[in-house]
Amino acid sequence: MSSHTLEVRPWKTRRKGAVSSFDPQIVRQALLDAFRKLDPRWQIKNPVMFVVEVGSVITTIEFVRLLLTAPGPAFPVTRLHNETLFVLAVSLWLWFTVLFANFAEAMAEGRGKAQAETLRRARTTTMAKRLRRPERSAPWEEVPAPALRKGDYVLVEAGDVIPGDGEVIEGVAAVDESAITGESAPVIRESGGDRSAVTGGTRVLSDWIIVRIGANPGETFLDRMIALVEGAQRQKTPNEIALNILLASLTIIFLLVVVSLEPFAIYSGSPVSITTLIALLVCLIPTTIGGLLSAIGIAGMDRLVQRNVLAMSGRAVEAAGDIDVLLLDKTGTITLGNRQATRFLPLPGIDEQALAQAALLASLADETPEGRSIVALARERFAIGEEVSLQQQASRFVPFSAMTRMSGLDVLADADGQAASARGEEEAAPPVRTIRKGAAEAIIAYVHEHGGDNTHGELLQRTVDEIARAGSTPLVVAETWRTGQDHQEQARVLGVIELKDIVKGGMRERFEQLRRMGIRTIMITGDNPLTAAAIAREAGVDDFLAQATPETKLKLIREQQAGGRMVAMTGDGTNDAPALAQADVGVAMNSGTQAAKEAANMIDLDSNPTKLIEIVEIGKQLLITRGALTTFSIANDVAKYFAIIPAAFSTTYPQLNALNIMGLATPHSAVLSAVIFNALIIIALIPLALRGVKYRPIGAGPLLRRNLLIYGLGGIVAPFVGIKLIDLLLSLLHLTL
Ligand SMILES: Nc1ncnc2c1ncn2[C@@H]1O[C@H](COP(=O)(O)OP(=O)(O)OP(=O)(O)O)[C@@H](O)[C@H]1O
Ligand SMILES: [K+]
Ligand SMILES: [Mg+2]
Repeated sequence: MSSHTLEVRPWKTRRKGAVSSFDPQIVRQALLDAFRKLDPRWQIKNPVMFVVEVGSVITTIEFVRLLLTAPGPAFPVTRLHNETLFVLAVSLWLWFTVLFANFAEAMAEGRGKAQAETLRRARTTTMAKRLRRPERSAPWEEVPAPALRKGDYVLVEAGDVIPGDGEVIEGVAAVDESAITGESAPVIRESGGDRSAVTGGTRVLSDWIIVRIGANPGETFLDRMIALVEGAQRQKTPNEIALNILLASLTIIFLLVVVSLEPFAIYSGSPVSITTLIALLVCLIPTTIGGLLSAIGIAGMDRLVQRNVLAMSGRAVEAAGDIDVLLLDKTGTITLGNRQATRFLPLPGIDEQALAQAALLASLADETPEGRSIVALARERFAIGEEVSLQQQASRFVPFSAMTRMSGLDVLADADGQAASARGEEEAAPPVRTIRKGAAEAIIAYVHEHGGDNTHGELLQRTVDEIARAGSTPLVVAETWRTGQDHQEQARVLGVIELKDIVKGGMRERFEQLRRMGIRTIMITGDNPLTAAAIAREAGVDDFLAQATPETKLKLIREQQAGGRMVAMTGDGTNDAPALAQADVGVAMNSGTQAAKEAANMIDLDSNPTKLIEIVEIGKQLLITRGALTTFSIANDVAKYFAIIPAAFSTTYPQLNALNIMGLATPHSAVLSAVIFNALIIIALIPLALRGVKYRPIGAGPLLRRNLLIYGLGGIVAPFVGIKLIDLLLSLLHLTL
């Protein structure tokens, strides 16, 4: 079965059927949520906005007090005392400030909540065919999917919905994963290899598979995805916590400053009203970034979801913004991962059919794509029928492992069927014949160990190198047997199998793009150096590491990290899992094994290794946006200082009037204009917080200068203009208080 056309996809950047952030439905819901989030138990998590809310409450109480103690009839409003109206206006705008910040956060959460709804619908309760034994022929009973537990075996046939997450242990099938990925093209899921993971809620389109359930109800991928897009599991990242501490400290400092101003004012005989003091405090504390910080983080996660990447933590998203090195697994990540046997190349004196037959025997129980393709090729080329099967011989399959780089078969009994185990011996007798296939070095070493010599060593090496140089993987086949009275062990190499793989399209351009972003790409593979070099050249990576074991992959990452570099790793195999866990950003292909997906902190639903470009861009965008808005927020204070201080203390210290460079109408109007600007700027910046500041690959230095110029200078200038305009508008409307 060829899955080539199914697995490669163009560099799709947006999730199909995605909802826009500014969908009227989302806006309506966010407005409601903004009020719901006024709950102080919620606000306390954000110290800056909590202070504003406390200010809103105090000014509201102050307004009511003035209303009750005011001389004469309180209504109509036009007759209200100037001071009362001023307090009402400030109080209202302080409430708006809190509501606007809540609205920003609710908007950021909105799209995820809408998506979670769609996903919930995908989680319909299906019926499962639970097998008694993990065999196709075993009897099965129908049970509801939620009744399945980890370790159960289910049969899923064409047309069935896969009832839970798990691993294919037998069979190959085309699966429609659109319920999860939004992508309608089917994907191949098969046992043994690195494409064995299936997700509950997806549908089998053809053939059948047996799945070992790997997650209990409530802990499935879909459950995790729903919690994730809903933001239910969102934890503050260390960076966010640090920034929050900074903002809280600034808040406390300004609180102390504002409070300590009052005794002086009282001393000089003209105390400043509590409302003005609160307005002053709110304007000086960093409400802009305080109000938008959490929205920026949520929006970053959401942007990843829109690109079909699930980040398990906000920390991983931030780390992605700082990546220096990207390690990629070769097979299945850079290549299509469907290594297919194409040729049998016997050594002199060996019949090609004998080689094919040995390779077939060594692969009958090998559930990897490589193993299956060898069986298929041998049967096809030499019309070897079902008569050659493992049932005829007492034998033991030796599965492939990344450590040994071999797989094969031990034949335990002679033709007369006198199996060692059948004789009831405790210690198993040595096998009468063994067949091994695997990496050249591993097999040559195996032959030596078992008393064979490398008769055609030179020719073998040439054949192996030739295959490798073309970017294919050579698998050497060898056998051992026993002869004579003393059962002397003999061993010899039979020949070579060529396994072909194809580099995914468009790789070179994408790696070039990563290079421009300052990221080095290194391919790591268990394959031999020649194959690795050929594929590395073709794909255009900067460097490669060949003959890697899970340990050396891990070691490479640790070395890079020790050198102060941030490392990202993409992979799909069980042997990639330790490395995925160690990397700062570990991206598992959704098509990959359960182990890889559990170890990684991101999963790419499109299984596209160069998705890291988007991931890095989103990470950088998140960091830049947060930096830019923090700069803007703090720069704002300068202008507010000039607007409020002279106005607030003009009666206390008439000399301060020299500072009234903005020429604002009245002290009340100055204070109110500053409060209004302070609230409106949050609303104005919501689109930027949600969309993010655009990232340009121009290097860290120029980028910082550019952003300081825009957001630093802009942050100083904008409030001067804004506050003056609001003040003019208030005068025009005769609202001068
Ligand atoms: N089914 C198999 N039976 C025997 N040998 C195998 C089998 N599959 C792979 N090998 C050999 O083991 C080597 C390492 O395996 P593999 O390529 O899967 O490692 P890896 O670390 O996952 O690298 P990659 O990045 O290529 O996935 C291969 O180059 C090949 O020589
Ligand atoms: K402020
Ligand atoms: Mg692999």
